[in-house]
Formats: sequence, C-alpha cells, structure tokens
Amino acid sequence: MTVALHPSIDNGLKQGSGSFAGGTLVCKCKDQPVKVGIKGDVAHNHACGCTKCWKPQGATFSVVAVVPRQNVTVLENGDKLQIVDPSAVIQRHACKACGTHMYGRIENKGHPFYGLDFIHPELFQEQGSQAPQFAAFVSSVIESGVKPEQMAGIRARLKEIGLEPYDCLSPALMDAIATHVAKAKAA
Ligand SMILES: N[C@@H](CCC(=O)N[C@@H](CS)C(=O)NCC(=O)O)C(=O)O
Ligand SMILES: [Zn+2]
Ligand SMILES: [Zn+2]
Repeated sequence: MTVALHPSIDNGLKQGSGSFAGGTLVCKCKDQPVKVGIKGDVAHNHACGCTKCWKPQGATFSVVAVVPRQNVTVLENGDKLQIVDPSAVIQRHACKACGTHMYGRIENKGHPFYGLDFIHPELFQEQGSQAPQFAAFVSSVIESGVKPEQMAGIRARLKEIGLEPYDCLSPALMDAIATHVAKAKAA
C-alpha cells in the first residue's frame, strides 16, 4: 500500500497556474464557516511534518505556504477564531468549532519571516495556487506517532511525487534565515 502523506498530494502534485490571483480560504464548518481572503498567489508552499502545523484528518503532513501579511483579510465569522498557542513563534489562528488553522502570524518583528503569514492552500475555494515545492521537518512526523522504520518509505514516497525531503526547512530558506541572523548580529 502506498504511504499516505496528505490528500492534496497523494495522487501527485497539481501544478499551479502561475497566475493565481488569490482567493478565499474556508474552514470545515458546515454552518457559518470562517472565511479568509488572500490576495495573490502563495510562496514557498511545502509539506510540513512538524506537530504544530494543522493537518486534515488522517494526514501525516501539513501543506503550508506563506503570503505577505497585508494580503490576508478575515472576511466572515472571525469571531470563531482563536490563537492556538500564544507563546508559539507562529500564532496560529484556528476555528474554535472545527479546529482548522486559517492563518499563522509572526508578531516578533525581529523574526526572519516577520511579515509573512502561514496558510494552508488546500482551504482555497479556488484552484491554481502554487504547488508544494519540497517537504520540511520530515523527521518530526515521528513525534506524531510515525514509527522510525516507516521513515525510509515516507522519504521515498515524497521523492517519488517530486518533494525533496528535508528535516528542517529547504537549503534556500535555511540560508535566508542564516543571512537574516548574520545581518542582525552585524548591525
Ligand atoms: N520537531 C518539532 C518542530 C517544530 C517546529 O520547529 N516547527 C517549525 C515549522 S512550522 C516552526 O517554524 N515552528 C515555529 C512555530 O511553530 O511557532 C515539532 O514537530 O513540534
Ligand atoms: Zn470551522
Ligand atoms: Zn510546521
């Protein structure tokens, strides 16, 4: 049986249109769903294996991307949102009723990713946003109950669908973080 990673990638990656103009993220509530408007396409879309990122029922990985925070607007039923863990770097705003994370925001102005919000593109009503580019925090799935002996199969399947597995972020993002830290130290 093929390893299940996440429903939006288990049948292969669906490439983005390259001209996604934005859309609306909708939570899983049947009644009064939370709706969040996003301007423009997402960036750095990836599968994340960490325990903190929201995953749909049964998924091993989250699929998460970033957008500029000024491109994120709560449109409907924002009163249902609450911050999952106010002490986390990424403050994940989730629907109290269904648990879906609608956006994650960094409030620390010194953080390398300050200015970017984290969202889950599978919640878009619309098709065509950027496809996942890599897999991050892959070893962290063990913290959610995956057996170490399953890891070879998981990494092989990620590679098969075209997602290079990394145990933290991709080299490009790790370099961006280190560059930010180096500049902050030099200042
Ligand atoms: N092994 C940890 C890794 C958690 C982690 O560092 N997650 C990354 C990727 S989302 C992060 O930037 N976390 C910041 C945060 O969650 O606020 C876990 O699985 O819980
Ligand atoms: Zn909901
Ligand atoms: Zn994560």
